[in-house]
Amino acid sequence: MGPHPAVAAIRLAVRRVLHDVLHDALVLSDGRTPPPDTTPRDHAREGDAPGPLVLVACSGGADSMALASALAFESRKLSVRAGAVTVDHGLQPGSDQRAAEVAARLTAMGLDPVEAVAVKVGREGGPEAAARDARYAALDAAAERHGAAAILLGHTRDDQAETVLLGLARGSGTRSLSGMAAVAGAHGRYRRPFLQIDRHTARKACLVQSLPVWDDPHNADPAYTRSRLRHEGLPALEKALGKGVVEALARTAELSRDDADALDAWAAEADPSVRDEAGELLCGKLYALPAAVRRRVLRKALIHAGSPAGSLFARHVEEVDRLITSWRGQRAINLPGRVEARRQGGRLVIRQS
Ligand SMILES: Nc1ncnc2c1ncn2[C@@H]1O[C@H](COP(=O)(O)OP(=O)(O)OP(=O)(O)O)[C@@H](O)[C@H]1O
Repeated sequence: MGPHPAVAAIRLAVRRVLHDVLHDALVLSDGRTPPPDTTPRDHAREGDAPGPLVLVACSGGADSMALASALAFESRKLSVRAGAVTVDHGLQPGSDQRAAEVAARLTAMGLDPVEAVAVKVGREGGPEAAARDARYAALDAAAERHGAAAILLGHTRDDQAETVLLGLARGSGTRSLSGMAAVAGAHGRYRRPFLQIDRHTARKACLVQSLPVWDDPHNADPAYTRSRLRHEGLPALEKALGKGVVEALARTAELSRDDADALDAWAAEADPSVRDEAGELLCGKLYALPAAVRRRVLRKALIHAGSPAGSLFARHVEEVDRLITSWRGQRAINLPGRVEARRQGGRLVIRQS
């Protein structure tokens, strides 16, 4: 008898990502592109190297425990080493002990190395954002320490749907609506194998494999927007629009990502043609671009001048856009990072003070 369908689904999702990691590692290591029909088993035969290390970022919650179990299983069949990192944010009493327990479970699964890393969470941007920043810094550092080729994250299709809804509620453009990428970070280090797996499947996989899971109390705390969305917003939407809404939102993310990528490429190509010899932006040429492309050129110019990407919102870019499109309006505006955009003659001059 084969594995339970939920277990089969999570293993398949992880196997696909491990194949990608192996493929990328082979291309990176010798600059050759393997023939398209090369299988990871062929990779294993190519030499005696132990294979790339893949780490799973595991909170001890159902999604990342399911992910860890699938990584442990699949890595045994491929030439991949598998380890894990669990981060203790130190936000609840006894969190260090819980991190140690999670680490022990991961070790028992056969993962090696397994690290429990304690981080200091600052206050900047709110507790959720601060914990996330500290977590990614710790995961990056662990990957460097161990020379890991990839770090797997347990974000599911439900997380993706929530991210799209949060973007919609903010009035975001296609880039934000594209949600979380399956491959992200420097050199594509972060991978999200579960973006097509729903939360219910991950939980079921833990249940049938008797994996103990820890439910983060924050996930149920109505003080957090995401938690309200998860427990009230999405169920209400499913009731009104049908069960397929999560899948549909995840699909919106994929389609939006393709659109956003195409627009980014268009903007990169248009950029040199809207500048004079000194590199200043020309209002007339910018005006002739489609608005979505123009706003991308402007956003990139603002970041280049010193506006931090994380503080630069759609409304800032729209204000700069109005300097070009409404000739009788304001001539200059101040932006995050002490950057000023000023319409001067037919040029848009962007400088940091
Ligand atoms: N403390 C942590 N240590 C290591 N990785 C973490 C930690 N918290 C989150 N992650 C990683 O980030 C992913 C997303 O976490 P998040 O808390 O947003 O979602 P979640 O649905 O609660 O996931 P999970 O059920 O795995 O906790 C997790 O699946 C895991 O891969």
